[in-house]
Amino acid sequence: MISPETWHLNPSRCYIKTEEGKGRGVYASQTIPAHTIIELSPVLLFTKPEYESHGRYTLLDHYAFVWRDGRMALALGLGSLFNHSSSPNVSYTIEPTRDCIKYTTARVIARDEELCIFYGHNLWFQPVGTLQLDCTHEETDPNWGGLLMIDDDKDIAKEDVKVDVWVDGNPDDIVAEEDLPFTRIKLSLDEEEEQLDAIRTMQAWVVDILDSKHIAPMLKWLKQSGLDSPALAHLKRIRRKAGSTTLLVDTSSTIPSLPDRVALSVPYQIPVPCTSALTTSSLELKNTFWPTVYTPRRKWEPEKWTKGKVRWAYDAMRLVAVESAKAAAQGELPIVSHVPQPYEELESLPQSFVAHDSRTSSNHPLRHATLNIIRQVADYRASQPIGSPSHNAIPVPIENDEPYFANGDDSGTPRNGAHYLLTGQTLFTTHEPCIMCSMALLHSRVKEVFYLVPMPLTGGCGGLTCLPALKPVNHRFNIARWKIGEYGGLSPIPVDTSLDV
Ligand SMILES: C[S@@+](CC[C@H](N)C(=O)[O-])C[C@H]1O[C@@H](n2cnc3c(N)ncnc32)[C@H](O)[C@@H]1O
Repeated sequence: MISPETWHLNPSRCYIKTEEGKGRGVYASQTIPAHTIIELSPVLLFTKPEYESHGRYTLLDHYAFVWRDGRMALALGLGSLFNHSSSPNVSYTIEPTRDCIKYTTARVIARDEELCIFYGHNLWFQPVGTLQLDCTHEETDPNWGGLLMIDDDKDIAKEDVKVDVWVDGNPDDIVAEEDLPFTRIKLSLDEEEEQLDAIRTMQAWVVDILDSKHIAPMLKWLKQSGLDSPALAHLKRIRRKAGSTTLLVDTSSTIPSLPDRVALSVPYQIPVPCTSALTTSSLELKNTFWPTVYTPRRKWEPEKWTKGKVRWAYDAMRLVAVESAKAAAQGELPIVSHVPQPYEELESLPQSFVAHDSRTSSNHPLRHATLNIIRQVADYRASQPIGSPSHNAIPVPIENDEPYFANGDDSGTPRNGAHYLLTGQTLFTTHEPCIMCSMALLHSRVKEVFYLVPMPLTGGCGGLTCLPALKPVNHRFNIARWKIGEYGGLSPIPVDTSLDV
């Protein structure tokens, strides 16, 4: 019920109400669908000198917008009464030809819900309901404002974007680095392999085999006990040195239990390299820790991308943008992650996955889109027939030809290969994954991550830190930032960033 002081002031039947701590605000008197234009506010424009010498010293300064050409604009109608929210339900764009500002709902609005816009991050007041200095919250990231800005309307308008470089022609043609619609984030890892003190190591359990006739049975035991894991595939299992033979067992934190009736020393821990050797010189250095596998292809050398693969990635990124708008319309944060079926080796993931961020609807702080998608893939893999390429348990053949699954327990129940969920897969996401999600991606063994919006305050893929570039981690993944606009082929951010409220 609308009280006498809450008038309907515009065709969308929005009304003004006063709330303690915020003053007047704009409210919906009825349900409003997503993407509805609720207000077209004409503006009063002040020249820069006029504003600098007068306006900025008055109350006007709490209301004026920076216009395209540097003039200051005061929105008339309801335009000056929208309050601020860090998760706004209204977006706005400048209409320079009509000297007005257009306000549009970003999602479905409930009756009597307040309509809020996003003012920016440098607020001059303490927003109602927020804690002072809440700098750790993800929403304080300066690019959070980009959340509502991913638009799918114009994204493949060819005349606006230079996508023809990879849209047309032979899908096997290589695309030049400068024509790729993304920028790769360099992990700068090659150099660290070349100096002894830069070699990344981890603690591993080893045991001396005291009788050489026990070498073959011990290797077999290793397989059967599931310790022959891909995580140690870059290391040789046996080291022969000064007449003694040593077996690499595992990297667990607890002392491994070894078979009885085999002549072995007590297990002990030593540092072993985290990755294979990329050059002969690093091989020599790494071998001083433990015999290491030589993989002469420089792992971090950028992979060549074909036109076909760029189109595949473009389709994936476009889906992310479209889903982001859908998520916003449903009232979620517009953060979306997507793992498509891979461009090659289709059998490694027979279907694609999309996950929205669901922190809002679930009222659960950990339901980030990336964690949600990893979980989706995990559930899918666990539901697949054991032994199929889409199940992640690692089959190891044993004597009676029944596969044994390297599941780390001996219960006989094969377990989902929790650490290998995204091996060889590519993740596309709206926002640079936070540190928590980046670590989950690292555990999942993802191959590469593409994101649209960098998150300098919270990102774990180059924003605040770059997890796959940290020394102690035992998996690397490639990271690339999709170019929004021109080359990326995805539409530019539609909310006008010159509206520096
Ligand atoms: C453009 S005006 C919005 C209309 C204003 N509430 C009024 O009564 O005129 C901006 C001012 O509204 C207040 N405001 C806007 N959003 C707010 C929020 N989330 N919490 C507290 N105050 C807010 C601040 O005082 C700010 O200077």
